[in-house]
Amino acid sequence: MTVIRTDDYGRVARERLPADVWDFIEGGSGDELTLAANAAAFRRARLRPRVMVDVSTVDTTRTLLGSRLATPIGIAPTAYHQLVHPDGEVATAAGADRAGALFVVAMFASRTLKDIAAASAAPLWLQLYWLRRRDAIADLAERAADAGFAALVLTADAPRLGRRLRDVRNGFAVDGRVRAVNLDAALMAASHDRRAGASALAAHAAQTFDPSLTWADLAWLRERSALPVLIKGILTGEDAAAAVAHGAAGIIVSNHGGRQLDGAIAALDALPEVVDAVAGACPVLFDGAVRGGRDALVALALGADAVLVGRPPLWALAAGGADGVADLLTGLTDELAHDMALAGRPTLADVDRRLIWGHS
Ligand SMILES: Cc1cc2nc3c(=O)[nH]c(=O)nc-3n(C[C@H](O)[C@H](O)[C@H](O)COP(=O)(O)O)c2cc1C
Ligand SMILES: CCCCC(=O)C(=O)O
Repeated sequence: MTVIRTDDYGRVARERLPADVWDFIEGGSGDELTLAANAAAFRRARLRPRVMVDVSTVDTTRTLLGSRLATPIGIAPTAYHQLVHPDGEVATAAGADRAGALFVVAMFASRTLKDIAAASAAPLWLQLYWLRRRDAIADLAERAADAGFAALVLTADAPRLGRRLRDVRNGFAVDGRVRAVNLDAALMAASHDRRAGASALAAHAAQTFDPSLTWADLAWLRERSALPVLIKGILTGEDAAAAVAHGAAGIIVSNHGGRQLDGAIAALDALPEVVDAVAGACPVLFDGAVRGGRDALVALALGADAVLVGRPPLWALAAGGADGVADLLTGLTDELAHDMALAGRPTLADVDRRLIWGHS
């Protein structure tokens, strides 16, 4: 198949991956209402292009928390990249590096932070779940700083794992050869424990995630790490304001790709109220169903400083390793630049709400 757009990587990946791994990646929770809503929200958006604007050069560069990026499109944290490619996150990092893109590495990465960092000169951030084992969080935050990671991302929408029925039906467990190598094996054992009619990941999360996480705990993390801490999984203006009040360095508007609370609003529908509540106090990033340059343009116009893609890099990694990831990100960035030109917005500073019909 000729790969000319993001979805093509998905078709190739689906052919290559075991069915239960594909379902783990693609699936949402419950009836997958939120998963569908994320995509539907982008299909509804309509643009107000301007004409007679000099678009002979289009600039997609973006500075985020002091790091200069070639593109405002980065990689969202997703666990266990070795499930789809033997080089795992090292290949993902090499691909992001070639595209000059941000890569948010998951706490449950299957390659060491050091090896990942060695593969990329582009900014890397580390995502954290709030574990009952606080020592493991603090230790990981320290190793991230030592490895040159530029920020931490605390995922706030997972006091327990969403009920992902595909994983339950498949009795999904992480292949024992693929390990979350940045955490001790004992802490991760349940993720590999395959049982019919149950998700090993849900069982693992029930054991190890600390559901008592509140804003007071953000102070604990901030005291232990000099790295800026962003909060991922915010969908309301109230929580965005609280995040700013508690010293978050940034916010990621996200419903976890429809994998946590099913029935939660589409991430795109939450974006304007979060942007209004933050009022420029910190960067606002966005993820959920960005599949093309037009989607990125819409989220940027509604106030996101950058967008992240979750499933597409896994597809691209499965389809083509580091080259696949690099091609995906440069392809998305080319599409964004193309649409910026046709919309009469040659720089990201020109991309604002007036671009979106009904929001101007
Ligand atoms: C297979 C998979 C694994 C994920 N693992 C994590 C994770 O470990 N930590 C996290 O914060 N989010 C995780 N997410 C959520 C993503 O960071 C992101 O919010 C979501 O995938 C964005 O939506 P998209 O896939 O539609 O682009 C995961 C998503 C998928 C699909
Ligand atoms: C135990 C969580 C694994 C990552 C994942 O699937 C997600 O966050 O969506």
